[in-house]
Amino acid sequence: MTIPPFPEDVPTHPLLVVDYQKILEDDEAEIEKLWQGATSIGFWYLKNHGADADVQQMFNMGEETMALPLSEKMEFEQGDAGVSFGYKAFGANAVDEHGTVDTAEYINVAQDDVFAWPKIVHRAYPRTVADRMEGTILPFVRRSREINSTLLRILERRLGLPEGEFLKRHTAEEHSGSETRCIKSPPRKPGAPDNNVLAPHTDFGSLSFLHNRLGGLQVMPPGTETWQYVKPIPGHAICNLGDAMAILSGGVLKSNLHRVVPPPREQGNFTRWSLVYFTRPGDSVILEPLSSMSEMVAEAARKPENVRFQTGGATARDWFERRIKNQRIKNRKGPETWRACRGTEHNLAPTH
Ligand SMILES: O=C(O)CCC(=O)C(=O)O
Ligand SMILES: [Fe+2]
Repeated sequence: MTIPPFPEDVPTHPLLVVDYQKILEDDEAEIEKLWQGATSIGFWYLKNHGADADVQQMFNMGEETMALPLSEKMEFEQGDAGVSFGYKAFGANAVDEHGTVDTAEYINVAQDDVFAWPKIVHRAYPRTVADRMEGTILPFVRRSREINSTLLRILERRLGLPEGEFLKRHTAEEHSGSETRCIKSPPRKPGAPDNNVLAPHTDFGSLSFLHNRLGGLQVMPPGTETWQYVKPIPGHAICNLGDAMAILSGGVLKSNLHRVVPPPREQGNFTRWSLVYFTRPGDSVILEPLSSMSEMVAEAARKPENVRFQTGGATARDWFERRIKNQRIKNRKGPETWRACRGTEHNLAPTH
């Protein structure tokens, strides 16, 4: 199937391209580019990451899973109690304070379950996931985790933090919200409203490694109120930082607002697939600026615009559960439920 090219005439936000092989070689210019991307918008492209074959296998897993009968997928439903792992049906989450619903379905598989397989840590999964746990999901999660850890180590160093402070907050031994997600959204329906596919949000955790083919992802660049597309480029993953990194760094690292809308123009006639691996902190990690460990973090955290990174000592687990639970449409009581699912989004008054 050939998909139409991403259109040239829609507002698009360019991102820096970071070459992962050069990062591995400790190339100073490349590290500087990563730092620029991480501290300007918190999004960058990553090329030469070596994950494309694993990514294709993961998309196959996603297709097999979404093709299961809805009743079977619903046996593995996630969300209402604030646990992310499992299946999310179309329309299960709010995308705004009015209670408009999302138009994507996805499957989330916990890293803890992948690493412990066949032992269950959090929950069981549909047979299409179980069948590919060792051959497909484990290699993808291992590789993605390795890439994200490498990038986080570099950011830690540039922040002036003691070596290992980020990695000890993301060990494989402690249970965490780290997971992989495969997302499907259907072609645009003629006459149907162009609702958001996924709500405007900042990512909940530390670093996301994203793969998509069709457009639809949009960012609201810092200091603006306008949405711009991020153009998918073949062979280029999209990396973005989440709330935990913005908080721990006192706002030096950016967790930028983004959303998914139906793909632009003719691309909207096709089913959209995307795949993410999310690195998230261990459950017990306290989300507060690491001011006592880095002068750069301390200085940033003192700035008035960075007060939203003071959480009052929330753990990663609290933060994550609160955001998952309050985006569920079944848990909605009113606009306050929407506000309660928010993170560090720049266009919000703080809610905590
Ligand atoms: O599908 C995409 O391109 C982005 C997905 C995303 O932002 C998410 O799952 O957090
Ligand atoms: Fe996201």
